[in-house]
Amino acid sequence: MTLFEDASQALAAAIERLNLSEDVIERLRHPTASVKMSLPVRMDSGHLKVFPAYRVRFNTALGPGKGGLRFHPEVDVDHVQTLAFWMTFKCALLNLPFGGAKGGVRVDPKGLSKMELERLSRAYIDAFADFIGPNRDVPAPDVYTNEMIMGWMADQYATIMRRHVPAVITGKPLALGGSRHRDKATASGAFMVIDAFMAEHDRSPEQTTVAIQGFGNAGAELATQLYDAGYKVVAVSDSKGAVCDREGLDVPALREYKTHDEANGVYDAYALRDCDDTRFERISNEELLELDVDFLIPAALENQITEENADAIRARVIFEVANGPVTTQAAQMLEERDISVLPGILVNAGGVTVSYFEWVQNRRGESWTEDEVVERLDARMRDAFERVRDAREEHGTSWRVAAYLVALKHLNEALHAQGTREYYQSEL
Ligand SMILES: NC(=O)C1=CN([C@@H]2O[C@H](COP(=O)(O)OP(=O)(O)OC[C@H]3O[C@@H](n4cnc5c(N)ncnc54)[C@H](OP(=O)(O)O)[C@@H]3O)[C@@H](O)[C@H]2O)C=CC1
Ligand SMILES: O=C(O)CCC(=O)C(=O)O
Repeated sequence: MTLFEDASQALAAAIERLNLSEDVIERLRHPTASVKMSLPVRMDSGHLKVFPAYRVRFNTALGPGKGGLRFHPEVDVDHVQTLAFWMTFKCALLNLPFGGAKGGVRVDPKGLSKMELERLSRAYIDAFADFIGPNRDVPAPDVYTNEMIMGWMADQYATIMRRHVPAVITGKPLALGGSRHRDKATASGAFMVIDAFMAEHDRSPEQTTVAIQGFGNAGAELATQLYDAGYKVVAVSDSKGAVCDREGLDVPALREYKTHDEANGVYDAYALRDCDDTRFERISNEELLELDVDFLIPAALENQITEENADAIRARVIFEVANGPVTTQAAQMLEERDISVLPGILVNAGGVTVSYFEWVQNRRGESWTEDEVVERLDARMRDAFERVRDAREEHGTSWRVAAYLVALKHLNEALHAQGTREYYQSEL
């Protein structure tokens, strides 16, 4: 089964409970637009290399496409389309005036020098300049892209358009019109959901053990916020392996160790398992997922918990910070064992929500304080959590199906209001 087929199954469970028209159901089976380009990039050696690159808009009934851009060796059209599908429902759930989109380049960015990375980033914008735009499709960071890359891309777009267009990309450096707190937003949003969940359960952070897969923008910042709030973070991992201490890891020390050294390249050069500053056990990424913990937080890539390992999961609750780390079938198996899975379209929505704030600030020529951003984010995340919680109680479904129900109801209204759209409308 492809990633997209798996993701569509979660939507199907929500569709069954709503009286949607056949037209709407058919439209939600297909992306609005899907473009593949080849990016020729001059390597430092003088050789030319061509990288496949994608941008998919899944649905734009609620507004311009919105979603991150990933540099990863496993990027393909199925991945990007599925990520755009999730963005569609995430933006609908958070009531953002955006549709869902995603982009990616099939490349191992860790093998590139900083200059090669910059040329690749600018080449992406050269290729997709006609496809994106503040009212059309607005990229942002995702796995192995960051604020520096967004800055190069915003600059390349301005160069092509011969004017400043900051709202074309979010997650930019503050100096180029970025928003305060965008760098922490995915983690903060997840923390707010966890906090809202905790408020409804009789449990204190000090009694709660947590394992986190992925120690990048989302995972490392969330580990820090949980550690600061008193949670016992017992295991964290990166792409090379995991470290574990049942008494609780020294998260600030690990973060300090992991933080990249520009001299070593653009990406974090160090593997957590090589850190010898702290006392911990070295375990595999698979072992981390199967630890006996209260909260398991996959914050790396999709397809990590599948029907293969779902039976071995011992966590009490899973918060999906990554997009699609738990397959639909695995989520059903876990729910049958009373393991709740709070879905990524809710838990990781803090990133795109602050991206929306950045887009609004750019369009209004404003710059909000960090407190203002955090306060607005908190209000939206808690409101989304409560709407999903209420839908779950009303319909007696899982958290995942409840989140799709809420998002789908909103999207359905927009699709209906658009009327019949049988004509071909160029997305380019
Ligand atoms: N950034 C954002 O704003 C948002 C991100 N997300 C989602 O969160 C997830 C993480 O994104 P983000 O933190 O931005 O990405 P980053 O590139 O900042 O970090 C990715 C992290 O995952 C680790 N990793 C990579 N492969 C594996 C693996 N096979 N097993 C364990 N760890 C692995 C990396 O390890 P290493 O350091 O060794 O490379 C790194 O620590 C993705 O699913 C993304 O789509 C969702 C919403 C918003
Ligand atoms: O900030 C954004 O626009 C999108 C972030 C993203 O890619 C995601 O939520 O998966």
